[in-house]
Amino acid sequence: MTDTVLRVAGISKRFGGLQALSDVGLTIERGQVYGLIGPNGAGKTTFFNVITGLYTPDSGTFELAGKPYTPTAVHEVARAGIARTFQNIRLFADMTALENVMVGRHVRTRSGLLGAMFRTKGFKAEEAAIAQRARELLDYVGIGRLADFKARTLSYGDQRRLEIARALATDPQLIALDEPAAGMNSTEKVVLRELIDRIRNDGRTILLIEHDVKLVMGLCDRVTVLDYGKQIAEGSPYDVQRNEKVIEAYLGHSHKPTQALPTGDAT
Ligand SMILES: Nc1ncnc2c1ncn2[C@@H]1O[C@H](COP(=O)(O)OP(=O)(O)OP(=O)(O)O)[C@@H](O)[C@H]1O
Repeated sequence: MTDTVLRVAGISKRFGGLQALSDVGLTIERGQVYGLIGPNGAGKTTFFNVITGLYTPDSGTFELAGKPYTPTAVHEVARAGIARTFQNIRLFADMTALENVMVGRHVRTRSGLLGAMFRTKGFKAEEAAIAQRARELLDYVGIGRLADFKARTLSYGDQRRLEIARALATDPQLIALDEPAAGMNSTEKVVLRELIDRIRNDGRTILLIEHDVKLVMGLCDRVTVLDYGKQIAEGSPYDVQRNEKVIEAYLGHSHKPTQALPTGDAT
């Protein structure tokens, strides 16, 4: 029996005269790493922004873990169970790594504002539990030693891992990673790949936008390819790499399958 985490269908989004997404749909099963690729301007980020409530779609249906959801507000989507990272890292630069992860965890807390203001017993116990969980997550992504450093002082690769820890802190049904390898060197990419693999092996479900096609092909169970807002292919990495439309989209003309797609330098 399959266990579907995300099912979206018929998503369209227009910006003025530009059709950024046309009738896009995909289904992600629990435990999959699902890749979304396509040339620059294909609509990948727009798709992420639509499913996470940053953009209102013109049409589309959305279902998370079998329940319909309406992606109208970012915090509602986070509460429903989708956590994301951003192409341009969005951390609280002057907060510590630990505090950044704790912020993510607050999506799931109960004490609320009054508890925080009056520092009730329940609030203090909850804060201690949140801090403990945040430390575990920092260890999990490999930056536990940096817990008390301000986010702005972390290296680029470590900031990206911190974003992933913060996303995991919300206990998401689906974690959406927007170009996690951007700006990483090849060593950092290897570490990232191991981390994504570990997250999957621990039962999480991941949606990934990534320009490094080699990384995508090595990691993903399924891949969707967008071009000019249209879904031109969906399938296993093996099939997608050999799809004529995909080869056209990337290279502008036919090529041998083995040379089909640009490869990054991840191993
Ligand atoms: N807020 C916006 N207003 C107007 N046009 C937009 C907006 N956001 C995206 N677009 C346009 O929609 C199209 C798809 O952009 P999008 O950023 O989704 O592509 P992408 O596949 O993520 O590209 P890249 O790989 O370069 O990040 C582009 O032509 C872009 O200029």
